[in-house]
Amino acid sequence: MSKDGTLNVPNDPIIPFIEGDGTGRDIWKASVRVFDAAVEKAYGGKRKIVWHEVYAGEKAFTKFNNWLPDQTIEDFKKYLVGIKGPLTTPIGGGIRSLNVALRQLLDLYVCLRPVRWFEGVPSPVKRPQDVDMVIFRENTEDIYAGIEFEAGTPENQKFLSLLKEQFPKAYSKIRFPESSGIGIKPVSKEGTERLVRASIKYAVENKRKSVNLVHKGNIMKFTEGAFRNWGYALAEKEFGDQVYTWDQWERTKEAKGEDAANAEQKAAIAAGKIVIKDSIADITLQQVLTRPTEFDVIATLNLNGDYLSDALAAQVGGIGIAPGGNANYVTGHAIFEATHGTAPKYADKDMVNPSSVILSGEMMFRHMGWNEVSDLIIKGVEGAITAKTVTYDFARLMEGAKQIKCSEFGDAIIKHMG
Ligand SMILES: NC(=O)C1=CN([C@@H]2O[C@H](COP(=O)(O)OP(=O)(O)OC[C@H]3O[C@@H](n4cnc5c(N)ncnc54)[C@H](OP(=O)(O)O)[C@@H]3O)[C@@H](O)[C@H]2O)C=CC1
Ligand SMILES: O=C(O)CCC(=O)C(=O)O
Ligand SMILES: [Mg+2]
Repeated sequence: MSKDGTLNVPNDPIIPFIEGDGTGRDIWKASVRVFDAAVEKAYGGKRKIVWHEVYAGEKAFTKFNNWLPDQTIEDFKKYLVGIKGPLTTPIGGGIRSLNVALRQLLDLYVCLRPVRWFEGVPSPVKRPQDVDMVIFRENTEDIYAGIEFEAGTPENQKFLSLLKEQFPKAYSKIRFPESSGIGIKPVSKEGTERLVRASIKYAVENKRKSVNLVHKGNIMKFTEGAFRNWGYALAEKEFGDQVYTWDQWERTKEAKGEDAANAEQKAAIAAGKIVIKDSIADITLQQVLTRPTEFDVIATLNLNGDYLSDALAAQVGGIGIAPGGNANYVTGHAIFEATHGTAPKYADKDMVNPSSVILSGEMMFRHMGWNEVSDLIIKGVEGAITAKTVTYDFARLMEGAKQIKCSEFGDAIIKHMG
């Protein structure tokens, strides 16, 4: 990466990829053909991706008896930018999420999930075109840090004894201490600041209207509430002349009354400033549905972001068309991946929608500065949807659509690149 934060990309970059478990196998086959076709069409052979398979999940376990070989991490570190399919996480016991492990090992602190509607995609809401949000989900902290003590284990008992001795008041709040599993939720100032900084920078660069800090700070005051407070403070400290915060509005209201605060905000918006606001997570889940135009960029903690990204995807056609990327904006490391999981019931049926991985690839090419490739991918996806040749998830909700296979949807995208 160069000093100004842009990537130096050769004409034949090596890109590590993980095919993924379950439906990942079918999806990857369709996706890689779309990527190669778009690169060929954009650059006529002058540029080419050298795909380099790295292993994680079931394939890695079968091959190397190791769910996440060190070599995989080394290769993602070495080649900087990669892409992956979904990986299975057994619920309870066994291995903790490989997806989360990859993000933490590479310190990919932003999980970026844009949510936009493509013309013609079936949606359960009346105006899916109003949904144009970009989620910045903190990716390394919160309960995903994985500090948990299983009920009944010696570790759990040791932890509870410590709590009982050192923090008796806190301990007394645990309703059934003898049988409680315990989880710890770390949220730091640094972790919050780097995430919020990335979200505001994105909003400034892409001329967005607002950044909404979504939290549950009314209940979790020193984690989610602190996220809100640190977020506002960072916005004012580092982006003072480019933003107007609801914290500022509150201060003006206190000092000069509500009309003055409203006038100040109106003037700031008219001057092109980005409004930094906040909302509590539960009502946010209702309002993204009922008032989508009021939401633009969203910066939130790990678990809220996980819930929000699947919920929001539903409004624009579902999890089959929900891309994402995990990135560290300082080191330049990034791994792009779909929002969905391995959908095991559809594995190896050549049936599911490959759009989430394909659009994650679209984000990857843009991250690399290969915008011509990204534009062709978007054109192809739009064309395939407009022609109503779609996979089962869209076909079951679209009138007059022809249901095609996962691989055939890849072909349709390539055909519609023109
Ligand atoms: N980043 C990652 O790798 C992630 C991994 N996971 C893991 O995946 C596994 C399965 O998780 P699960 O909770 O079932 O969630 P999934 O996202 O795998 O699947 C849930 C449902 O979403 C729909 N869906 C998923 N992918 C597609 C697609 N490509 N095209 C169309 N529809 C799709 C299907 O709906 P329908 O039945 O209506 O057709 C499916 O039954 C778990 O082990 C989980 O931990 C989960 C999320 C992310
Ligand atoms: O790792 C997993 O199994 C789940 C991850 C997930 O749901 C997500 O990142 O959205
Ligand atoms: Mg999720």
